[in-house]
Amino acid sequence: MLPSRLCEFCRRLEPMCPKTVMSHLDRTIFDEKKLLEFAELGSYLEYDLFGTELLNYQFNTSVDMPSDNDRIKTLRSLISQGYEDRIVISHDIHTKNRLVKYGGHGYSHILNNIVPKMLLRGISQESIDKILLGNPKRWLTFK
Ligand SMILES: CC[C@H](C)[C@H](NC(C)=O)C(=O)O
Repeated sequence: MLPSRLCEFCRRLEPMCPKTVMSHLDRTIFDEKKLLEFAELGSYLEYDLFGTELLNYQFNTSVDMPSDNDRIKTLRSLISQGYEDRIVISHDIHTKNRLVKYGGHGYSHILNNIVPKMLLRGISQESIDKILLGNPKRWLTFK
């Protein structure tokens, strides 16, 4: 189901939609206009494949998996469009080769590598704190 159709469905469950998160946007919506149209629906925007840099995405060969640098550029664009309060990020470590024990970047990749690069590319510490702390806290707080 297209992300926009899914989110429209969630909108009909009104109390849910502000808590809706669309995961794997990294490998789902590439067109900036379509991404902004989706962001307008109000879902959290999850870029959860940091550290996944693939030549061939095994589940859909028509997808060219973005790099971490591509992800950072997309986040910077979403922030410039006013969506910093809706972004959440993570690693989605789904294979053991990405674990430190097996020579991978491990669960500190975002803190050790991505945050410094975000700052280098002009994303403010305030925005980063929202993305890493404030947004997940708000999203995961159920009253
Ligand atoms: C490279 C696959 C992605 C990590 C992701 N898989 C899971 C299990 O989350 C996907 O794109 O489906």
